[in-house]
Amino acid sequence: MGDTILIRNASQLVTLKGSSEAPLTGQGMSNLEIIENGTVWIKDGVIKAAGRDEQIMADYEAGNEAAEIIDARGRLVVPGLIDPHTHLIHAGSREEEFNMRLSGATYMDIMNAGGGIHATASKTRMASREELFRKAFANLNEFLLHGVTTVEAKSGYGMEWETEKKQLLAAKDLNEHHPIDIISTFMGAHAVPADYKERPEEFVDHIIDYMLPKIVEEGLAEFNDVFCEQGVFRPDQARRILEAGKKLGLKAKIHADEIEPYQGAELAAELGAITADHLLKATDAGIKRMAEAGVIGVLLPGTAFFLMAEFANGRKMIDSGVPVALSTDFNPGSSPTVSLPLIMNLACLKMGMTPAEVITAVTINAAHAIGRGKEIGSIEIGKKGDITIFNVPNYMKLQYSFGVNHTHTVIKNGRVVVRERKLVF
Ligand SMILES: O=C(O)CC1=NCN=C1
Ligand SMILES: [Zn+2]
Repeated sequence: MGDTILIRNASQLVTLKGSSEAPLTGQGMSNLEIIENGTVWIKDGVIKAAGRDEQIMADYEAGNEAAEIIDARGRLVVPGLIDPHTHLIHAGSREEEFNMRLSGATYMDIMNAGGGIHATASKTRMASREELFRKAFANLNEFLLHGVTTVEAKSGYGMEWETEKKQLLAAKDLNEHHPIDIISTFMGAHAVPADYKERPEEFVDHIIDYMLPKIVEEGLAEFNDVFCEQGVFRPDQARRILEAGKKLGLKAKIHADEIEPYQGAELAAELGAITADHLLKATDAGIKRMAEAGVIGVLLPGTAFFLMAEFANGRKMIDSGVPVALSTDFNPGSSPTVSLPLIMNLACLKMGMTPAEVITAVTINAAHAIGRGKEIGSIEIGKKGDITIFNVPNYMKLQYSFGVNHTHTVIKNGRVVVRERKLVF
């Protein structure tokens, strides 16, 4: 087909118009700017117009360009979904640890015994760049089939330079060869590797003095992330690493208050991090500080579900003025799922979010969480032609009818990449 697509007569066309400057907060997270019987006109990969069908078609028919027409009658049309927090690039899997946790072992018990992140790291160190690429490519196909058109991908399964670099190069390769856009984050501070176990401060220094400058020199990542957690990196160590990254131009992200309350939210606010992620154990003071500093809270209910832990209080965060985004946290240890639609349902049932807020959290707020609020995350003139069509008539049914993948058709950069639930790229 040519370079013009018309997606016509959507029962609900969710545009989120007017949200490109800053993430939506509070009541704003419910303003989806829906057009009933809406039509989107995409030309050369970019959104040219969006509005009521008769209005768009009058303009379109005044010209004489051929177009592929996609009939969206009875279907929901939203901006392509965005997953702002994944550990996509990794080798192996950890189902045996799942069994251990079902028998009572905790995530940290397993990690402290040399499993967990360390288990994945040893497999990732042995895997080639091509093997990492192939495994992640297959998982990106599944993300696409679930309506996701952009993902963030972290390193962090090396905790030594060669493997950290190898993961980020694999992410670059995927960005070039898969339709999904990949946004890269360096996470050398995912855990303290065994050979630095007795001298963790030296590992922190190694990240700051050696790895971070090379990340920037070689253009391997836009963000710098730290697992700030009891038994992993203390807040003072996380501060050193994130401040060093900021000095080099890397925006800060932080795995905060995931397992124990550890002042991660407060640190994110202090540093002006773009996001604080997890927040299952964030304090009221930390949430308040995040709202004041405009830090986006990226919530990962799949991890709480899989770790059999309490869920982050999304309701309180939204009511406190924190902009909230959602993510799968796709990784082999604490959230081995690519189903962002399941995350959306959990956000309603377990974190007190409304179906409307959830749509905002997986589109424009997720876009802002990876610094792409002006390019993606809403259906507005000039933005990328990234669109997901769901086989439900309205956005509420998407979260209501759970455990089913309702994705029907996906368009990435103005090209159909999933047609009636099948990959077509
Ligand atoms: O366990 C993993 O592989 C990923 C993870 N990092 C911090 N929490 C979970
Ligand atoms: Zn994570």
